[in-house]
Amino acid sequence: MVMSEASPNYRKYERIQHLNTRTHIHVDEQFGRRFVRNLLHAMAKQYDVLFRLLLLGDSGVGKTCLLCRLTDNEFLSPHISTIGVDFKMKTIEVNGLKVRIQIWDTAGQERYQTITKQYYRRAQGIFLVYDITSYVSFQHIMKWISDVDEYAPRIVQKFLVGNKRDEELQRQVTTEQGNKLAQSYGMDFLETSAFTNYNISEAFTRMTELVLEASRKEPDSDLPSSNDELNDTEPDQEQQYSTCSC
Ligand SMILES: Nc1nc2c(ncn2[C@@H]2O[C@H](COP(=O)(O)OP(=O)(O)OP(=O)(O)O)[C@@H](O)[C@H]2O)c(=O)[nH]1
Repeated sequence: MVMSEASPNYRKYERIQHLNTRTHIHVDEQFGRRFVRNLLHAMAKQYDVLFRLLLLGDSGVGKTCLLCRLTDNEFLSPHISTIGVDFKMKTIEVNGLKVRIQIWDTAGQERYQTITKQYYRRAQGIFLVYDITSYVSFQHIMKWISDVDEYAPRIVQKFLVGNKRDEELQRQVTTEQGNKLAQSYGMDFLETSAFTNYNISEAFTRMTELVLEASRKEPDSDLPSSNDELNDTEPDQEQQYSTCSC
């Protein structure tokens, strides 16, 4: 059909075309937004459960290196002290469940302890790390445990880690001593090496199993669920520093 540009029908046709185009854009935008939202949701839901774990222990025992070995399979030699707290994420599969863990690396230095203690209360599992070449760091584990008992939730899972197992010649703490201390507090225990990647994934997997077991035993406790959203900046954005040296 040929239409004159002057005819009222032509103007109507033009208007319909215009509306159609706008409607398409509108529908496409809506579809796009819904698509992106669904995609993000699906991506966000690539796990069944979320956990928060914490690494505690004296400065220099290797907490940051343990974390970097787990998440990035990296080892960095110079000791760059963590300032305040830092965290990394990792998804692991345990007993057929995809578990997303947020792991907080805390500064071992005394001066940051007011900040780091604020992070204890939201943890489901806490690693107490000492250095097998430093008897002092092992003795300090008792002090770290009493802090955990004071500030962390009752149900928190504790796990003792003796790091730097590769430094056998410098060893000051025997495996037996580590085992005994762990037993006396009812904790699991592993010696690790961030340097040689020894027992790292084993420690995190075992800790995840312990948290899962605890959540099954006490389903009403303040343990994570798949609906629990992790806030990357908690507990207070202003008090968080990024320090991971790896
Ligand atoms: N030989 C050996 N050295 C390690 C190992 N893990 C860490 N180190 C070294 O120990 C030093 C301290 O490591 P970090 O991971 O920074 O220690 P940290 O506990 O995070 O220290 P703060 O952040 O000060 O609390 C670094 O020089 C590391 O290279 C290990 O398994 N074996």
